[in-house]
Amino acid sequence: MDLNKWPRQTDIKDHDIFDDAHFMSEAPGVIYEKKAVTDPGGNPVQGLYTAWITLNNPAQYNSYTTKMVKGVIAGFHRASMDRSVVAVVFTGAGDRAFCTGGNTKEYAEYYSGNPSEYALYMDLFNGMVDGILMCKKPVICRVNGMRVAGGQEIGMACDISLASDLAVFGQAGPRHGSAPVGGSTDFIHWYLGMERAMWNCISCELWSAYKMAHLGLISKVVPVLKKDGEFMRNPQVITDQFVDGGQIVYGEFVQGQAAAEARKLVKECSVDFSLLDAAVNEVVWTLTNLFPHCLMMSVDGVRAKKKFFWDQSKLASRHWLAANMMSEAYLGFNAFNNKKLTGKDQIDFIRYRQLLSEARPFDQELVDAVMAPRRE
Ligand SMILES: CC(C)(COP(=O)(O)OP(=O)(O)OC[C@H]1O[C@@H](n2cnc3c(N)ncnc32)[C@H](O)[C@@H]1OP(=O)(O)O)[C@@H](O)C(=O)NCCC(=O)NCCSC(=O)C1=CCCCC1=O
Repeated sequence: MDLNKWPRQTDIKDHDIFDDAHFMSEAPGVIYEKKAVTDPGGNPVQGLYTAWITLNNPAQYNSYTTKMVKGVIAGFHRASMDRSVVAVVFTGAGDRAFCTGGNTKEYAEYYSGNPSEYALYMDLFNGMVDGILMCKKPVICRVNGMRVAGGQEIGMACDISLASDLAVFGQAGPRHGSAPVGGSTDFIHWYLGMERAMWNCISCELWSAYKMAHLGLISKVVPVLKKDGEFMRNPQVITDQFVDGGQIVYGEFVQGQAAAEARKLVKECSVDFSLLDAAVNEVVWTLTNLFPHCLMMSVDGVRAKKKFFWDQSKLASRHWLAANMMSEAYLGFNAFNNKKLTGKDQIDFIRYRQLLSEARPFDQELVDAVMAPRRE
């Protein structure tokens, strides 16, 4: 094929839409960085990169503010359009959390009681999940800690997850006034099967990284705690036994006195993510040594199953979530956000159900009856 037979433009076009305004090093914000792909010997490969998109809001467990959602959209678009990027690494700052979802302070203080504004926010949120699912590079979720609520949703939108063994996974919405319909209810059954998906979504239990690796939610879990210079598996989780009394105990949390001792031990350790980063590099190196277009066709073929349900439900969910800001989200997020003022981070669920069973309308009297009062 002689491409020079007819006139051709020779400039290289830039397909990125967003400028750097959406990225920043100050928290809360999103950091976008390119890091050289390295071979197994640790040598940088010239001209090939991973794009690191980091949720940087560690004081609030890397919950995403509205501004940060825009940063994630911009980051995934930039990485998608950058020819030199092999894969995206999506992670959080610090060692506590990958992300615990939407920023509950914004939810309580701005969006609750304002459904029209939350509808606009949800358009951005949906754009963030679409941005991950549409990214034309494989997306690795580097789970550096808790992946909870909306954090679990954007994490499951990723293609491969590799986790620190301090990470826990689960939902928070039904406890704090929302429903995990920002992706979780569309994705999670593919990973866990319907029965476990249901319980994980509704119970708000947080499950360990070892349990989730065993159940198939994530590809790999690595130790990050170091004591006296040696890596040690998270002592808060059972990893040295599979069955006890006929029950699978691998990946469950240790209980009672053992849990207290484990917590004490963790405090004596330092955290070192070098094994997690090595695991990320190993996946990136495998991806680098594949045909890029055949790779992306394969990725999109698998993603299509997640997208199928997400695309069916995302618009209806946007409308429901907006309306919900007038009722249960108002209660739940204000309860969580004002926990230091009231001493309680949840509403009185029993009283709320009792009032609903009496067909009481959602008015100030009901709100005051179920929310803990301000402490003197
Ligand atoms: C279970 C928790 C994630 C962790 O609990 P714990 O380990 O006890 O830590 P905390 O003391 O609660 O948290 C430490 C500090 O971080 C702040 N924090 C944590 N999460 C958030 C958040 N999401 N937004 C803002 N700030 C957060 C917390 O207030 C503490 O601050 P402090 O000043 O007191 O030190 C627990 O933290 C928890 O349940 N968090 C809330 C999770 C949540 O409800 N997320 C939002 C869910 S809804 C959502 O994400 C949605 C996404 C799109 C679709 C619709 C939707 O609802």
